[in-house]
This record gives sequence, C-alpha cells and structure tokens, in this order.
Amino acid sequence: MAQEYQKVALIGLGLIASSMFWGIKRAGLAVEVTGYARSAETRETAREIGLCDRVCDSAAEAVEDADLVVLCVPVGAMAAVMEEIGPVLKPGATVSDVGSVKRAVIEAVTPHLPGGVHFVPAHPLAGTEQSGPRSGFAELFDNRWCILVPDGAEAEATARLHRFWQGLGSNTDEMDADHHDLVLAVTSHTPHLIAYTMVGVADDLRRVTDSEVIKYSAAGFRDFTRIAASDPTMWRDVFLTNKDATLEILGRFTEELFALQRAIRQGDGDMLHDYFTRTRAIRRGIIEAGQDTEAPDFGRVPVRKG
Ligand SMILES: NC(=O)c1ccc[n+]([C@@H]2O[C@H](COP(=O)([O-])OP(=O)(O)OC[C@H]3O[C@@H](n4cnc5c(N)ncnc54)[C@H](O)[C@@H]3O)[C@@H](O)[C@H]2O)c1
Ligand SMILES: O=C(O)C(=O)C[C@]1(C(=O)O)C=C[C@@H](O)C=C1
Repeated sequence: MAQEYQKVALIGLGLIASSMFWGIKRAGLAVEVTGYARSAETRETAREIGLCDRVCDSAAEAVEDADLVVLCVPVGAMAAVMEEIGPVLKPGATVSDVGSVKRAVIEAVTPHLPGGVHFVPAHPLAGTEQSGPRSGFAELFDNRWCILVPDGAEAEATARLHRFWQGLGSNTDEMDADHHDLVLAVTSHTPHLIAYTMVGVADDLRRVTDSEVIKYSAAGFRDFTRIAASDPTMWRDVFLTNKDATLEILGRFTEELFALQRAIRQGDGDMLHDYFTRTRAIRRGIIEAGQDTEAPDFGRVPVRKG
C-alpha cells in the first residue's frame, strides 16, 4: 500500500483516532503518526500502549510539519482545536475530520483555515459504543463506508484522502454536507435517540418491576442498551449540531408512532399487518440488493429436519 502522506497528526485520541492509528500501521500508510489529546491521562495511556509514534503535549506541536491532520474530537470541540492549530499548519497540508455531522464542522473549521491548506471533511460510517484510547482496533473500517464531503476542496487533495481511507479498508464515496446530515439523521442520529429513550423508559420501569426488564431483555432490547452506552459528549454534540435534520426526522417518526398507537388502540389489525409487511419488504430488498454485508444469509442455510 502506498504512503499517501509522510506525516499524519491525529487530534483527539479516542475510538476513531486509535483505530486509524492501528489501521495506518497495518497498511503502512504514513512514515510517522503524531497524536494529541486534551487530557493528560489520555496522553499517558496512549504512551503506555504505544498509540502513535509520538504523543505531543499540545495540538500545535503534533501538527507541526504534518501533511495530513485529522480532527478526531467531538463535533463541538472542532472550532477550538482549529483555532489553536490554524497558525502553525504547513502550507500545502490537508486538514480532515471524522465528525458525525458535516455542515457544522465545515462552519467551525473554515474560519480558522489558513490560505494554502486544503480542507476535506470526512465521516467513517463505523463505530462501536466504546470510547477512549484503548478502544480502537485496526479492522474497524474494513468494508465500511467513509463519506468524503469535499465542499469545493482541490481535486488532488480529495483523491489522496480517498486513497488513504481505502488503505484503511473502507469503501469511499462523496456527498454534499446537507445531504450527508439528512441521511445520517435517518440512519444513525435518530435511531440513537430512540435507543436512548427506550433504555430510559425501561430503566424507569425497572424500579416498578424489580429489575426484570433488564434481566430478561431479549436481543432487540440488548442492542438498544449497547447503543445507549455510547459516549454522552459525542452524542450531545451530534444533536446540538444536526438540529434541523434530526428534528425533521423525529417529527415524521412521532407521526408514524401516533398512527401505530391509534391502530393498536382501535384494534386495527389490517393497518398493523400492512405496515409490518411494508417494513419487512424493505429489509428483504436491502439484503437482496447485497447492501447489508453483515446480514447472515439464512436463505442459504440448509434446514435440518428431524
Ligand atoms: N464513536 C463512533 O461510533 C463514531 C463513528 C464515526 C465518527 N465519530 C466521530 O468521531 C469523533 C471522535 O469520536 P470517538 O468515538 O473517537 O470519541 P472518543 O470519546 O473515543 O474520543 C474523543 C477524544 O477527543 C478528546 N478531546 C475532546 N475534546 C478535545 C479537545 N477540545 N481537544 C483535544 N482533544 C479533545 C478526548 O479526550 C478523547 O480522547 C467525533 O466527532 C464523532 O462524532 C464517532
Ligand atoms: O455501531 C455503532 O456503535 C454505531 O453507532 C456507529 C455509528 C452508526 O450509527 O452506525 C455511530 C455514529 C457514527 O457517526 C457512525 C457510525
């Protein structure tokens, strides 16, 4: 795999940055990777586990001479980091980020971007509920999508970042920032909010049913609790910065929920059956189109009789 950049700097050493570091090392994508995190404890942990070739005590020191700087901090922290590193970025360098929301990151970063530095926002569609420097692993991005949002960036800088993410194992694509934020509101942000709510409801109930709700939770609910364990700072920032799109999708969601609620109250079995038939067809369509690479192919499993 070609080295697209000599020196890469990762700012914020959590799940995504640590996965990027191990992935960069696995594929030999850079000569040196420097890192910086705000908390001294995180920097100490990073040094202890060999995360980054050099862990620096300031963001400015980490980005010195870097060809690629990736902002891996919560969306709400991007502006402050950029303000600090803007003046010391190398001319010709590329700044990118991994934030879950794109329009807000563009608005936060652009005012602090010096002339001659490229900015190519990106979002790897891969993650877990874990966070922090110990949570990363090289395979996180394998066969997942990474969406680039060039927003007018130079073609060569964008093409290099595509190759870099492909080197980390991802498939890459491009989107406009507002479209990205709407799509992610549907596929990631609103589902997270629903999981948070459902787990909150169950926790309230738990006090009534003396722990049965959590103890006997079935697979679907367990998945909700996994998602609801995600980092509170990251998700607070997602909802504060993708406000319009998530409110739009939540509005539609609550309308549908009320319609289903009414059907249950009125005993309208036809409505419920039609609705669930439609949603099942959607899931089957996704699998038939080969778009869910992680779905088990039950169709091919021979059924054993007797
Ligand atoms: N976790 C996911 O599933 C996922 C997936 C894709 C993208 N993202 C995005 O990636 C980014 C990082 O998420 P993560 O899951 O790696 O989070 P994380 O909590 O594991 O790590 C964030 C790191 O940023 C550091 N940090 C916070 N504020 C900082 C500041 N002002 N200056 C320097 N460092 C600071 C924290 O100390 C921590 O080391 C977020 O913008 C998030 O939206 C997350
Ligand atoms: O698998 C998970 O834990 C995730 O929630 C990852 C997930 C997602 O919604 O798919 C979460 C936020 C990101 O911005 C990208 C990926």
